[in-house]
Amino acid sequence: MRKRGKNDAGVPLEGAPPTPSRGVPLEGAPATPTGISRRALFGGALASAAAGAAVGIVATGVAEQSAEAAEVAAASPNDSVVDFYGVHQAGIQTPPQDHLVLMVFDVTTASASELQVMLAKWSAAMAQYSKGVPVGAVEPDRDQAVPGDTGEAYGMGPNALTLTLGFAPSMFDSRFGWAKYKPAIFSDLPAFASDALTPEFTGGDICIQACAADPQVAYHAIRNLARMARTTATTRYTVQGFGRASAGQGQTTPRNLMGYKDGTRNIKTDDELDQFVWVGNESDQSWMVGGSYLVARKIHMLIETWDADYIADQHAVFGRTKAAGAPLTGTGEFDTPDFAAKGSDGALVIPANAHVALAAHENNGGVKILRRGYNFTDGIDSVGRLDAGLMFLSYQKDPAQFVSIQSRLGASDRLNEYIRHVGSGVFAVPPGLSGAGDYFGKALFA
Ligand SMILES: C=CC1=C(C)c2cc3[nH]c(cc4nc(cc5[nH]c(cc1n2)c(C)c5CCC(=O)O)C(CCC(=O)O)=C4C)c(C)c3C=C
Ligand SMILES: [Fe+2]
Repeated sequence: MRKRGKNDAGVPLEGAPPTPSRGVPLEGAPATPTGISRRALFGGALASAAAGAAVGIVATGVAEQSAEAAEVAAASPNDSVVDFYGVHQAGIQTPPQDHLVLMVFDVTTASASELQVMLAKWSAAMAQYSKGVPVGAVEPDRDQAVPGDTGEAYGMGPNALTLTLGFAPSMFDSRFGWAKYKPAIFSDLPAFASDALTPEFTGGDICIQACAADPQVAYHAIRNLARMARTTATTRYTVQGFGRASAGQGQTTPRNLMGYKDGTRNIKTDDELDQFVWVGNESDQSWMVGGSYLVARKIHMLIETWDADYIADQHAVFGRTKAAGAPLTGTGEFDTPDFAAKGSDGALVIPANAHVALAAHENNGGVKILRRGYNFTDGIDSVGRLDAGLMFLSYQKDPAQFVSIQSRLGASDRLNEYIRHVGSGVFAVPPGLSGAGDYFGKALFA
């Protein structure tokens, strides 16, 4: 993460082709004053050129607003910028920001070229949102013009916004010619014991994880990306998360809604990221090298039941203490748990079915995952119970890492009495983009 210098504000995308357009021609906009007809934009043979042009069009819309953006930058209350371009996508290794908006889309078009243009537009727009720059005019010059940008994050600054995109296994069916690019290790997750999945929060084609220091900045980016795609993709579900329930490098450990420190033994070092998170040359699909796989599980907590449980049992459920977050065999949060230690009664101090005993790499063939979850609440349910839980997100170089841990947890985790997995998705998260002109999925349209 770096602090934005004023020079960064409003900088147009490098390599953007010149165009006489004014503003950003969002889908459904009344006119396309860009010199590119809709037919040309979506014609199969010209799809790559159109995708390239779409990147330029979005970029040009930004270039024309550079003065406005500089003004925005000067007033920015939070200057933190996370670089959008790089070897890996931002929002994975990035120390978790405080807020999440996750949106999962169903692609509605059957046209590969329309999909390609959407991904190109999204990629260019994401780069700009990451810098706190609106895409399209918030207040257009012409009275009859529809604002390109919805405006609710205007002047708020980038707030360390990261936007991370992934493709579900369904994208590799027969629709877009991507079947040959499907990684051998990539398919829908298997059913697990104790699953209570609902179609409402399961599946989908593409996900975008927006994380930021400010919830409105994250929401604005997602809202405008959805708007940009409205003739090509619809929203399947969205989850707003808060109080990051995971810790990254150098961060204090936050608490989940059960009151426990969550993220103490998360992956934190570059070595661990290389070993467990980033896809390497072992992949059968070169387009995934530098990428990762995201597992998203919407997990409801039975909060009223949990809140009625006595503290010794709560400790036994996790295998840790509540206030300090220490393993039951230690006193400090970062003490190494001793899963073999027995008390004077001869029983294991950390029960074998405690959450951490089942999930720990020591008891799980050495497998680790990067957890990046968030607390969420959806208010109350139909019978007046608190509707809240953990939007569990994990990144791993192979979905099998999650599967091996969840197989154990689903079968015998003591925590299962208090939680329900109601949503599920797995997404191939490509590597980061190299710079302006590059876009998500580019290699898959070859
Ligand atoms: C399949 C992976 C996991 C799911 C699903 C999961 C759900 C879940 N976890 C908590 C709370 C805590 N988890 C903790 C540790 C922990 N959890 C997983 C994996 C999943 N959790 C792992 C790999 C670990 C690390 C285990 C270890 O090495 O010791 C902890 C303890 C603190 C910590 O190390 O982070 C808590 C607390 C909830 C509430 C939850 C579902 C709602
Ligand atoms: Fe956990």
